[in-house]
Amino acid sequence: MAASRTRAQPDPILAGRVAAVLDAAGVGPGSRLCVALSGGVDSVVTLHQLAALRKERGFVLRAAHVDHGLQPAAGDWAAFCERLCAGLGVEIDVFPVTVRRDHPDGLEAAAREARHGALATLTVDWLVFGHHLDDQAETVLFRLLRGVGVRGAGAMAACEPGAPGRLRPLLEVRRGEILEYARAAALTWVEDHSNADRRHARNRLRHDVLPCVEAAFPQAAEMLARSALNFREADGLLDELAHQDARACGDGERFSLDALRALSAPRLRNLLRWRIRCTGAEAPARARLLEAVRQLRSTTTPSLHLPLGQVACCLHRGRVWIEAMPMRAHPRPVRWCGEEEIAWSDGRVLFERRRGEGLSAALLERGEVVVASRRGGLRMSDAPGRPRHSFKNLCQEAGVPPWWRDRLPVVYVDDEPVWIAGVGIAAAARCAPGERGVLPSWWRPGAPLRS
Ligand SMILES: Nc1ncnc2c1ncn2[C@@H]1O[C@H](COP(=O)(O)OP(=O)(O)OP(=O)(O)O)[C@@H](O)[C@H]1O
Repeated sequence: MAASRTRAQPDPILAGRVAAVLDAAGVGPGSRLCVALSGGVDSVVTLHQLAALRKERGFVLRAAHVDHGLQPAAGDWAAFCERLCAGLGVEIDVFPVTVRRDHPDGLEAAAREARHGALATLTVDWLVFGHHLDDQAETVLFRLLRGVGVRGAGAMAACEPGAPGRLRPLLEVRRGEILEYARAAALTWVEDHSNADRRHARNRLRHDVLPCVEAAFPQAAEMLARSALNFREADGLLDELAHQDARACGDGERFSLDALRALSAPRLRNLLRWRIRCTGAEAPARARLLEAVRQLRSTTTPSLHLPLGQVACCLHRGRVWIEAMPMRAHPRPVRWCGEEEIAWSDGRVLFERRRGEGLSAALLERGEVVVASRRGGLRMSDAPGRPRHSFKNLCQEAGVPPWWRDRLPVVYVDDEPVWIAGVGIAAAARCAPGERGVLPSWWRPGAPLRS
């Protein structure tokens, strides 16, 4: 490894491509950019290019290296990145991470997850990656060979807005061009020898499959990258359609079953996929989604709870929505001592102070207040003069879906139920107009329940 050049030199062709991506992202004075610096040639060239442009454009540039600690040379890479950045006058953060060895998708996926987790903690506007056109072509082919849909085949975007957003300024540049530039500019970088390991399917694709394809189709990489752009465009249109359908079938989050049934099956699947993505969950397996849509279209039962990976598609009384899965089993009872909120299952119970609303604060202050799951034989009267009803009846009346019932938080005062999430407040515990009150509510991902 030779000493790195310390002055960044712009290259007109590369610089033009990088500038186009910065323009598309609206990078200007004061924008905060951080290069995800592995120490490999791609991210080293990315860093050099940006270092050369930062003065003229006025953005703030820094770098971050994630030390996966997986290879004996990992510490050397971090040291190399630190020296490189010092030479360029760029601040760098090095993140040592612990990579899960038991990740279901393998060590590479675990490393990626740990890396992205560490990079996501940076307070910047844009994370900048060194992905190039050959990476894009490989990603498209790799994903198509795994049977992805339009979204997956869209692979990576040069500019992905977000918090932070992601930029890939070299996405239209061939690997060979990057190497050529790096050599001509006498840059130094580290080689990751695991990239040559043919035990990884991705590396076999890179070293064995793509060269054969390119021998027969010389423009294969460019064409695969172009297909990615077409797929991305189609994916954008599918999102627009889902958005329109979401508004036409409900309030954007909860939909009418009848309206959903008027959609074709592929269109309904598109809507559910979009909605699942909005919750931040991963796309479900196709077979599960097909089955969920089949059941939604044909069911005669009032309630359905259809697991779709990290989320479930729920039907209750003609309304359909997506909510987080799995709901954790109910925890042990929790004593309430006036806190504004307490953790409950996979959400929390909030206690808001209100005047003339909610539970009587005086009553709560007099007794022992406990938040617990429903106890056997629970009965409560939710309106003055009404007899006490069983928990099941109260839930049915309030439209609480059956799969929530065992996990609903219930507030007890001296063992008497006074509030059931989603059902309401016991008539005898309600605060009078003008009196100090406490209004509980239960929040869990996708399902806020006020009394
Ligand atoms: N250890 C690291 N620290 C910081 N950035 C890294 C590291 N490894 C990779 N990167 C960034 O990710 C880019 C792509 O790296 P690589 O091709 O090895 O990963 P990938 O797994 O294919 O990509 P991705 O992480 O986006 O799925 C690099 O050019 C670099 O910007």
